[in-house]
Amino acid sequence: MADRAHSLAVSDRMFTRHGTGLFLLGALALALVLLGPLFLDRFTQNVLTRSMIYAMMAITVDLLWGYTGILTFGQSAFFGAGAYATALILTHIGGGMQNFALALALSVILPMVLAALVGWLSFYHKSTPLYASVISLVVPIVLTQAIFAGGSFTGSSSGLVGYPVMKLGAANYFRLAGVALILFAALSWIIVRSDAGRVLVAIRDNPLRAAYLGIRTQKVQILLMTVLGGIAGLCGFLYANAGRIVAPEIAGFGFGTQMIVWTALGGRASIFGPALGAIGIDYLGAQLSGSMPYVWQLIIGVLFVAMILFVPRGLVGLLPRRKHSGAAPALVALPDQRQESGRDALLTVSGLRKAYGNFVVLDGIDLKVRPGELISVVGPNGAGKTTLLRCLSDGTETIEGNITVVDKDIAGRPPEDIVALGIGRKFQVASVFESMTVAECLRLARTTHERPSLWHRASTIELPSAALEILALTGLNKKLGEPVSGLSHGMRQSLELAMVVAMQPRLILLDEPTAGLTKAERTLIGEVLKRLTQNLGYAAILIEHDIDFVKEISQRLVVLHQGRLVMDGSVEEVVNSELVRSIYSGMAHD
Ligand SMILES: Nc1ncnc2c1ncn2[C@@H]1O[C@H](COP(=O)(O)OP(=O)(O)OP(=O)(O)O)[C@@H](O)[C@H]1O
Repeated sequence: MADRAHSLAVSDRMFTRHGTGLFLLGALALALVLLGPLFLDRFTQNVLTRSMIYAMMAITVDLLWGYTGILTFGQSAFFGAGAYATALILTHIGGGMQNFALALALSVILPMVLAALVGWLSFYHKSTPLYASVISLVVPIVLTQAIFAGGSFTGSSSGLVGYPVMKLGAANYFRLAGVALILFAALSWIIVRSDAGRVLVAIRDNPLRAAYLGIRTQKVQILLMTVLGGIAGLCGFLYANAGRIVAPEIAGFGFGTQMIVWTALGGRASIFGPALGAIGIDYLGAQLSGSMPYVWQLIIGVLFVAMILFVPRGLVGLLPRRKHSGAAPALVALPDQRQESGRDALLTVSGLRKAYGNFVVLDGIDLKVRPGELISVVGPNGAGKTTLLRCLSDGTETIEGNITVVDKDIAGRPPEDIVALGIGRKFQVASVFESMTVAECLRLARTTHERPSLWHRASTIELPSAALEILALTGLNKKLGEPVSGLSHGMRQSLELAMVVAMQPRLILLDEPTAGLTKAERTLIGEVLKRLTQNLGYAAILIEHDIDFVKEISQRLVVLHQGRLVMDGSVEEVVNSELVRSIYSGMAHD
């Protein structure tokens, strides 16, 4: 309790420090947008109003692409849907408060529904990022064609113009767009720095690891897309009112691509970069495109290529790089919790068969794992060990036979659902989050236990003692604030192991967890695993090639050979078995 109170106090202080900077910046920007109309001519006000609306659109693209890794050309579709919903209502039903309110509501709801649909189509299980990007190209094309086909109803290629709009005047539209931009930028800035913002970056960095931490990546992506679709629609409402004209191009993928260019030039994953990129390019474009329409596009194109080649982080990349900020969070030990024991099997595998085309990798595997057991799977290279772990942790793998976890058939369940059943998996090649610090990775491993805040970053991380021991014995506890990209191979292995243990799964699947560690570190980690299983009732399946290590810590050994489970017995039985000797000596003769 005291720890939590302390953590909130520290976190509040950090939040206040960041908040003060943000507040000052916001106040300055607010003063500029409120006073701007006093010294800007009408043309400049109109252009900057549009630029600031575009800046909000660029931030939506940055949140999707820069932070979450969803390269989308389709934000224009949601913007166009919002703008056209507004223009159609005001053209065909007329102005007045009620109709403005109706237009406002529909300009948000319709794009949100469309975005939810696009998100659902784009992020089904095992869809690729390329597929999502292609969908994002198709949607604006379809929408633009629908507008063209709409005849006088949609204004076809001429668009809609001359409809009644909210009578605010150029100066107040400028102020409204400016205030909306400041609010949206500030909100986005707070969210991307929060723990929830780290979840977005986790999905960008390593969606597979995120899913295997139990994070429902597709749901997060669809939700984000839906919310940002609504915001794009709102921008469309503002645009249709301030500009008094809508044309099919605003819904097209050309405009969607322009937003990508603004974001890349300004600087991905920085919020302010894309906003300034949009304002700068749109404003300069308005000034210059009249006198040199084609050359201007050429300049932007060359600038884009040059930036991608020489300053991939965009304009913000020219600023001095900020070091990973602030004090690393404190680690707090959770009280040891015994997993419920009992005689029933946690995991039951019966008749498992897995084939890739005609190549049978696993055949006729039967296996039971009970609470408190540490089972090691041994066998020559290519015997099917990793494939077995993959089948146990991803129910969408095409297999024959049955796998049940605590009596629940895992067939059809994606990894995040299987995590919820209590299975944690450590991969053969350490799978962590490259752009994050050690502490951030650990925090993400606790996502399913502690809902990440949208507003702040917690200043403590609660971890089970076994995870703390792993961190301490490999020295990772002294590197909490350091980026993962600078860690050695062995350190990454230990970090991933600590992350999996931090999830407190009932059954831990470990694929060569100590590869890259020293003999002494291996022994110590072996002790931790032994304590976890024998004292605390966790179960573990371990793949290891170091037979001495395996002998020390395992209760049972399972031998896989050419996809078949050829032996399942005590360490003594297996190690002294003729069959096992012949398998390994046979391999030696290969
Ligand atoms: N996606 C795939 N498509 C086709 N074949 C595959 C695929 N994944 C694995 N295999 C094959 O299945 C066999 C078993 O692979 P697996 O990685 O499970 O073996 P392993 O026992 O873990 O080996 P190692 O000890 O070298 O890690 C290998 O012959 C491998 O080439």
